[in-house]
Amino acid sequence: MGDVIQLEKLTKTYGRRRGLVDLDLSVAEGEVFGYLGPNGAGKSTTIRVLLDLIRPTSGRALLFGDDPRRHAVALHRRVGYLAGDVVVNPRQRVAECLTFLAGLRGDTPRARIDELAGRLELDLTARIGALSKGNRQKVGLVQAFMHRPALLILDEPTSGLDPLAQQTFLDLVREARAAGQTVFMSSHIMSEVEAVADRVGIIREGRLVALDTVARLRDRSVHEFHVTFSGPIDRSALAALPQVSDLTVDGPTARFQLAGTPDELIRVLARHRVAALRATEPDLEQLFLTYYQADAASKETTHA
Ligand SMILES: Nc1ncnc2c1ncn2[C@@H]1O[C@H](COP(=O)(O)OP(=O)(O)OP(=O)(O)O)[C@@H](O)[C@H]1O
Repeated sequence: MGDVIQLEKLTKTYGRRRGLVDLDLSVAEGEVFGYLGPNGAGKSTTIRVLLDLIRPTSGRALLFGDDPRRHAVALHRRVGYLAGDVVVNPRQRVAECLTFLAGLRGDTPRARIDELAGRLELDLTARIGALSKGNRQKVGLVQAFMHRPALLILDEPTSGLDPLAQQTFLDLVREARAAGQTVFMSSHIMSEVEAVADRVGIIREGRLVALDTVARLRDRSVHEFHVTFSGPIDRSALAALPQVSDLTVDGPTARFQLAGTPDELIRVLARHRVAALRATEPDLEQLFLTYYQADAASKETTHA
């Protein structure tokens, strides 16, 4: 399977402001890719270059192996795009707006619009201008998904959605993947990306700082352990393990963080009687906060 998205040394500057720096990234056909980063990291800039809404300063972006500037009309039929800020005519009714957009795309039966609106609990008879932010976002989602495009590019897709609609959105992404569609979604919320993405890229200050599968990121992140011993605790043996940090002992229970594999820990524990052991799922949110905090720290240094 080929790459649906290819970014090669993509750089975008806004005057003296840095948007993106030397970004290399590819997304394979059929993949769900989560593009994470804090506000201002460069997520929307990447998406706007992909859709040829802005031009790169240097480097290039390819969609389906082609320059997005060429064959733009044909390309846009194969792409479903949800913008960060959904811009639609406020005087239109929802159904009118969606059937108009469906007409531009071709190949979208009215039943598909009804199905998506029903699942997202979107009132097709409402005037767009009277919709709440969350309901406007649903209009954006329906128009992105309705023609079953080969590639979905979604900028902060769950922004403003209630938890139920967020779940419906995740179901739509899973269905898209099952149908072989490719999904590129930006977010600053790890948990929603973790629920559906195959791979995740983290962008910070216009640079890609992490790129891996969700499974491997989870392996690399820290586990929290609670071990309750039947006999005395061998604190020094635990503290000596290079993978163990933040060790605290409270009565018969030792609490600590474990980075990497538990192999050496298990060897140490096997020398003692262990009454209970609990390891909590690695918290990817924490991993991301580490990157975000690095972002804040570097900003403080720059401003100092
Ligand atoms: N039109 C513009 N003119 C000047 N600077 C811009 C412009 N658009 C974006 N930037 C700057 O480029 C950087 C990246 O912005 P971008 O909107 O791509 O980030 P983002 O990751 O999408 O953030 P958010 O989650 O806040 O939308 C920011 O520093 C932003 O201020």
